Amino acid sequence: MFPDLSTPPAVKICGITQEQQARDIITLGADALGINFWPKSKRYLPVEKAALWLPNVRAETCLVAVMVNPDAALLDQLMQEALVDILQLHGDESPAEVGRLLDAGAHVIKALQIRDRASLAQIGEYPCETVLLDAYNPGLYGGSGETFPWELAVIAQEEFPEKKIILSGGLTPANVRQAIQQTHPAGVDVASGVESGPGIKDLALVAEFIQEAKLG
Ligand SMILES: O=C(O)c1ccccc1NCC(=O)[C@H](O)[C@H](O)COP(=O)(O)O
Repeated sequence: MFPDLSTPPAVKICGITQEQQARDIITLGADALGINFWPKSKRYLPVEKAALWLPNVRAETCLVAVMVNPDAALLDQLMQEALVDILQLHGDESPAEVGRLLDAGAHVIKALQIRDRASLAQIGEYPCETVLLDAYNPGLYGGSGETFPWELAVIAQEEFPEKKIILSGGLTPANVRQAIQQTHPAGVDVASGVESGPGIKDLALVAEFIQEAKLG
């Protein structure tokens, strides 16, 4: 299921590692769930484990594979077994690689770590409709909990009105409503801000995050 990005903001909760938490978070109203297939992430879930339960929840929500420079075997498995709805790429994937995945029929979100205004130019280089703007952290590919400078999201939307922008980076129940009011994104995405431990979501925080986002 692909989230409705025309009635923003869609809410994506990232770094889900357990089927029951996935079910609970769907019930709380999340529009999309992110499963992290990057082995170095503290939210990593091996695809063999995820494949045991993703088909059980896929009809209920939009499932997003979060990856960093994925190899062909992982991409083939995800696409052939139709385990997820969207591929979200956080690594050094080139515009051409993204184009090839689109040509193969995949829905792709390119995640971009935005350092400054000049680095917004990357948005226009990628052929996918949706980009995720994340905090700049050269040591990590995502999930740092560091806040993205919201003013750059506003400029990004002005410069690339044809793109759908998902805002991420350091969002929490306490700041997501203000972030939405300031930036009007198509979606918001959170990992650290609703966690009780690595890969374990605090359902009270998730509920509060979704409620605040929907009020935004
Ligand atoms: O969450 C991770 O550990 C991660 C690692 C490597 C690449 C991407 C990762 N997460 C992707 C996400 O979509 C996060 O939700 C996004 O980066 C925001 O994270 P946070 O600032 O912790 O809310």
